[in-house]
Amino acid sequence: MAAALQTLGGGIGITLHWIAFTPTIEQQATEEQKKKWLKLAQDVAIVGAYAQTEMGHGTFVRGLETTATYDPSTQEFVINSPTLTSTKWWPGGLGKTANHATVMAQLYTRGKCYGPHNFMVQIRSLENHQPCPGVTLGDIGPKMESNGNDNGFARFDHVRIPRENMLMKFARVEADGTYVQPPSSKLAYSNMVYLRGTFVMSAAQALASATTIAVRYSCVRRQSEMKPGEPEPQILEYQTQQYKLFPQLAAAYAFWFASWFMTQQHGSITGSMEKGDMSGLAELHALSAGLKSYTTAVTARGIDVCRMACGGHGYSHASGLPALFGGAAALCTAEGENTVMMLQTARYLVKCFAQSQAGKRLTGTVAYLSAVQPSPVAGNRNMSDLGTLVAAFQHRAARMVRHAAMQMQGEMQKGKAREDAWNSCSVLLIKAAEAHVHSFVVRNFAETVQTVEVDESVRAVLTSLCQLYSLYGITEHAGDFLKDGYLTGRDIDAASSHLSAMLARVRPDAVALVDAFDLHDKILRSVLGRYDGRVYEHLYEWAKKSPLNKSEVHESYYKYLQPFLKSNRAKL
Ligand SMILES: CCCCCCCCC/C=C/C(=O)SCCNC(=O)CCNC(=O)[C@H](O)C(C)(C)COP(=O)(O)OP(=O)(O)OC[C@H]1O[C@@H](n2cnc3c(N)ncnc32)[C@H](O)[C@@H]1OP(=O)(O)O
Ligand SMILES: Cc1cc2nc3c(=O)[nH]c(=O)nc-3n(C[C@H](O)[C@H](O)[C@H](O)COP(=O)(O)OP(=O)(O)OC[C@H]3O[C@@H](n4cnc5c(N)ncnc54)[C@H](O)[C@@H]3O)c2cc1C
Repeated sequence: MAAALQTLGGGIGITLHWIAFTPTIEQQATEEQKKKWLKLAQDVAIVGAYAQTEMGHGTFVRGLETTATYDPSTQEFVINSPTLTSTKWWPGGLGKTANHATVMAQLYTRGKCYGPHNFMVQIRSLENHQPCPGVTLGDIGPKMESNGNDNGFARFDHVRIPRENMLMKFARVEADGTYVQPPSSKLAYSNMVYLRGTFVMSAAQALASATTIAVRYSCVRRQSEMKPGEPEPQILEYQTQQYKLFPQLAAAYAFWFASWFMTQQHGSITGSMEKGDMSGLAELHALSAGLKSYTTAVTARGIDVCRMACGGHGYSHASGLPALFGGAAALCTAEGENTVMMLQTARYLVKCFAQSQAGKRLTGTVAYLSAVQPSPVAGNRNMSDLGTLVAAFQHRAARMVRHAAMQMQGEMQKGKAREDAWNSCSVLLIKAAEAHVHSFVVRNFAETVQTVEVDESVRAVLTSLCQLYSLYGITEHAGDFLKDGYLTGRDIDAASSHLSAMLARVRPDAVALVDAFDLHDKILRSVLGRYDGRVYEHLYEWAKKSPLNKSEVHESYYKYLQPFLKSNRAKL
């Protein structure tokens, strides 16, 4: 997936075949259907796209307009794009690469709509790759990044597919058109939950790549005078450079560990769901939505901090950082736009808060909501103790969830409908959900560094990194911690001075910490981040390959500059 965040070459891309199309078959097809399509997909004997988003709808899946109408006389579904805005728009590989697609469409049978379901549709001939009859395909045009990948559009003009092409693991339509309900209507969304979970690792890898590039370059680059007359120092010796890069490095580790938890959670909850126990689905959805939203947003911002920390060369494509940023920016929108996803987490938190108010003991990632004391307990805290830091983040999140939920209850008591009260508190709700996810990442980081099986010297370094990540979060969001007096000004000052100490403590291990990501130069694709550190020679070689250097005097001189200069000189 890290490679996917770099631009793919050649105008085709089968990233989505692997991360969306094939998993959809795995998760939504019956055993019978898997026998038909899964091996073909795994062997890339067919290439698929995940065609859900339309020109007019991406977030609101229930608003999708593509229809799949069951015709019992032929036992077929008729797939149709009734409007311009129902055109499938954005799916990776859909325009030029894929010959199959799982198409999310509103299912109609016996005149009734049963909502969005997935259907397998062949879109191109396996002989000559021409679009199938009734299917119109194309690429949606240049994007911010990853223009090597075709993101496409598709329109369906009453395309007929066999009944068996409805992915029927959860819901079914019988030959006579009878609709059989799934255990939960949200199981049709399960592949989105899976994919959001994988985005946490994609974010970790992207931030790991960016910090590898920026830390290594910051050891090669020497600039300015720290002391008059002394040699120019490595820019990583400046505290400001450490303050820019080390919190991003710590976040990369934090997100890497969070993705381990996400993968483990996804496996165990979907395992239970296979046995019919749906109880974990809501928590899995809330966690994957919140973690995806939080980690991709922090990663995109963090990559740009790394880019700026590399000066002009960071802005060059030679650094690899603009491409990484473009890829990470895509993760903030794709697979559920970040705002909408964080609101889904907020919805779950408000529900859990109400349950805890009614006396229910909460478990899982929200257990702290019922355990945390509402009243602040001010006092001299040991701000370098991980337990203290975790408790501070949980207190902050619990307070903000309570505040947002009570605000919403207040609005409803004033007579507002629930939906209006929700909307008028949604900024508070988003901030509370972000605080919740942040507290989960800190707790999980702390638990991982205390339990992971490593040499004690490595544990010491990881512990410093966890302290750095937590102290940075507290100083960056100091107001949230000061608001109810849970932390005092003195605590925040202590956090700041501990943070400075952590920057100095992490410095000697910084290169080892990025080397530990073990990202090959071929994955980094960065002149600045080269393992051998030979930046300047390779920067010059890279520049010489620029297309503009194919000729000494560019053709534009003769076309535009020469006549322009001539006419200006003639006026002198
Ligand atoms: C450079 C390289 C480039 C790198 C690029 C990398 C590749 C990019 C690949 C990208 C692929 C894509 O984008 S594929 C397309 C991705 N699209 C999306 O993700 C669409 C996002 N939208 C949605 O998922 C939905 O519309 C959502 C926002 C959740 C709203 O759904 P609904 O309206 O049906 O549900 P709501 O009314 O909000 O909530 C009703 C209840 O359902 C629950 N619920 C909602 N979704 C649920 C779910 N998935 N699983 C369980 N439960 C769920 C809620 O918690 C509520 O529970 P209660 O509170 O108990 O009632
Ligand atoms: C690189 C890339 C790859 C993609 N690949 C695929 C793919 O393979 N398959 C596929 O099906 N799709 C794909 N998509 C599409 C992607 O899933 C959608 O772009 C995404 O779901 C957002 O939907 P939208 O674009 O319609 O934006 P909208 O949903 O229109 O959102 C626009 C703005 O409105 C806000 N908004 C919307 N609803 C709410 C709400 N309820 N509350 C508050 N604010 C709201 C959003 O926060 C956002 O800021 C891809 C997109 C990108 C960028």
